[in-house]
Amino acid sequence: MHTKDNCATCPAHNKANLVKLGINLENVDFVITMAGNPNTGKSTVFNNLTGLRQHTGNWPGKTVSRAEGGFIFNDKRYKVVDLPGTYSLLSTSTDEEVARDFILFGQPDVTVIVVDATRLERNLNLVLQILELTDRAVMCVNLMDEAKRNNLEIDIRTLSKELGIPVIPASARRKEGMNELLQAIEEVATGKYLCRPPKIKSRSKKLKHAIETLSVKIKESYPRLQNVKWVAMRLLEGDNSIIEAVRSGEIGNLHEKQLKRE
Ligand SMILES: Nc1nc2c(ncn2[C@@H]2O[C@H](COP(=O)(O)OP(=O)(O)OP(=O)(O)O)[C@@H](O)[C@H]2O)c(=O)[nH]1
Ligand SMILES: [Mg+2]
Repeated sequence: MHTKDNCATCPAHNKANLVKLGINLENVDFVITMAGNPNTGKSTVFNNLTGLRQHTGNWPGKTVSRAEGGFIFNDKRYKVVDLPGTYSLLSTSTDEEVARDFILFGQPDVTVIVVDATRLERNLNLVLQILELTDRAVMCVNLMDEAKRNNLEIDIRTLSKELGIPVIPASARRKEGMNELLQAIEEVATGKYLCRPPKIKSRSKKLKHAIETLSVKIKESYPRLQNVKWVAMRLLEGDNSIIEAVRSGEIGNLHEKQLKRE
């Protein structure tokens, strides 16, 4: 027999707390985004949460521009932004730039990083790049069914401890793990879970000084720009797309463009 308390924590009860809103994006409380390498199941998760039908299929590069949808979970309204897959924030193909720009300048409340459980090591490169930028992220280890089929064991607890963020195993195609993912998103969005991702500490004094000096100058020209240190690093490395964006002033527009919240 179930007591009332048991009932409130069982998955069947919690499922009822998700209301898929499709393209209804009015008065949102939080903006979240689906980021990750190509073909990891981002759009499948997006569809599960919003009830929309973004194109999915078993080859990389299907999502080529931003898609937006909404849902309500535990009475809070969320906007979800589905992004094209990207291997790195340093990539420069057009669809990868769409992803990079939103992750960097869109100020999502939570970045959900969807990774492929069978290609975890390769996927962690982007995860660590994103964690250099934001303290509010959740990692969804998707395709767990495939991992199990291949007898891969994934130590979810240790991953979560080392990355300092919630890590949720899922099989999005079977709609498994979605409720746990929603709970984790809610905890990070509301500040109940404080993420503590590791930061690179090995930069030399000289490099730190150069980044600081350049950051001050960038901030003078673009006071509202986010992730100024990341931009400064790219300028120092000679990243052509960022140099051009700063030179032309496009970097300011990039930021404004991402911030439009319906
Ligand atoms: N076996 C298995 N397949 C999955 C799972 N989740 C998604 N897929 C499949 O993986 C393929 C890629 O899924 P998508 O949702 O299109 O992936 P994506 O990350 O949006 O891909 P891009 O937009 O191209 O970057 C599709 O064939 C999905 O049906 C899962 O949990 N298990
Ligand atoms: Mg997609």
